[in-house]
Amino acid sequence: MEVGFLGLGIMGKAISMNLLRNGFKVTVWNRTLSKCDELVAHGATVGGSPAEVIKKCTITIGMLADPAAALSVVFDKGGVLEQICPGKGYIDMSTVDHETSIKISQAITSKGGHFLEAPVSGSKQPAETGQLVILSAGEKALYDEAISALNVIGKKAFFLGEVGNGAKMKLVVNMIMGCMMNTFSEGLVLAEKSGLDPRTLLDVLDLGGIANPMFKGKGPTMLQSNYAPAFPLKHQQKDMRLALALGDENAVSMPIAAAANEAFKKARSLGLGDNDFSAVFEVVKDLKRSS
Ligand SMILES: NC(=O)C1=CN([C@@H]2O[C@H](COP(=O)(O)OP(=O)(O)OC[C@H]3O[C@@H](n4cnc5c(N)ncnc54)[C@H](OP(=O)(O)O)[C@@H]3O)[C@@H](O)[C@H]2O)C=CC1
Ligand SMILES: O=CC(=O)O
Repeated sequence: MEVGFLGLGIMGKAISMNLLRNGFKVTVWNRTLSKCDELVAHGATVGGSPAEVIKKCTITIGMLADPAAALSVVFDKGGVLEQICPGKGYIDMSTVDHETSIKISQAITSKGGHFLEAPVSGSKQPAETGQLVILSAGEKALYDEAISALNVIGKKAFFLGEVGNGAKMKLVVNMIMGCMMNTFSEGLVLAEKSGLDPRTLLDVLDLGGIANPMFKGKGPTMLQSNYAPAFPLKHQQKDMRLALALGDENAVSMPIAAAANEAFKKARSLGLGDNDFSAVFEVVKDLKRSS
């Protein structure tokens, strides 16, 4: 199957490489075109614009930074809308809010095209190894048509019904993850300040009922102040902001998420936005230092 791919950031590059490794023909496009070179070296071809990729491929996947980027790639000059038509499908894997997803869906289906939102849970390494959790919603026929690619990209693909449900599910998951990262950071600081070895805390956590891959994977690197980005902090803050907006819309009080969002915003203001989201640890350490 020939698959188009728009957006070769941390996730898009890893997913495209995985598709190539698994025998898919892939045509890629990225705003910064030089990022296509590595994919070309592994057998991909390049489209000069999102529209060119759509024209060439029956199914095209987008993996863009945020709602503004996801909308730009569809609606701007040379965008998806210029070539989408009956028989062609667009799958947006970007993490966006449900309003953005619905807007894209309506534009694409009004031109006879097919749309699936499919944000993913899991980071750089699961993307490289095809172990993502796919939260799709929209046209079931496109989900069925794309299932061989989705099965390579993820370890499980959920189909959640109408467009918007995938976006909402992803935001709920990442709201929880962002809160956990803040609490985890506070725990590491508390352990150290109260005379405990935080490395022993990691061992204790890993053996108990709240053990999880995030604590296990990020804990040791956080203790070394190593924040090489797998999931950029600016994207986690975007997800907190969008989740809080979903809370507003549904009158759900989320004081813990609101506090976590403030910590991520503070981290961004300190220039940590392009670091891994675990760099929020620096903000938590600072707060405890000054209190
Ligand atoms: N990293 C992770 O662990 C995970 C990320 N996600 C989500 O996946 C999406 C991508 O994340 P990730 O790959 O980490 O992000 P990156 O920041 O690494 O990549 C962002 C991509 O979006 C493109 N882009 C940004 N703005 C525009 C624009 N205005 N027009 C066109 N293209 C644009 C970038 O192009 P350029 O190269 O030109 O800047 C790049 O290809 C985000 O929505 C994120 O929340 C979901 C699960 C895990
Ligand atoms: O969106 C980030 C992730 O790890 O999932």
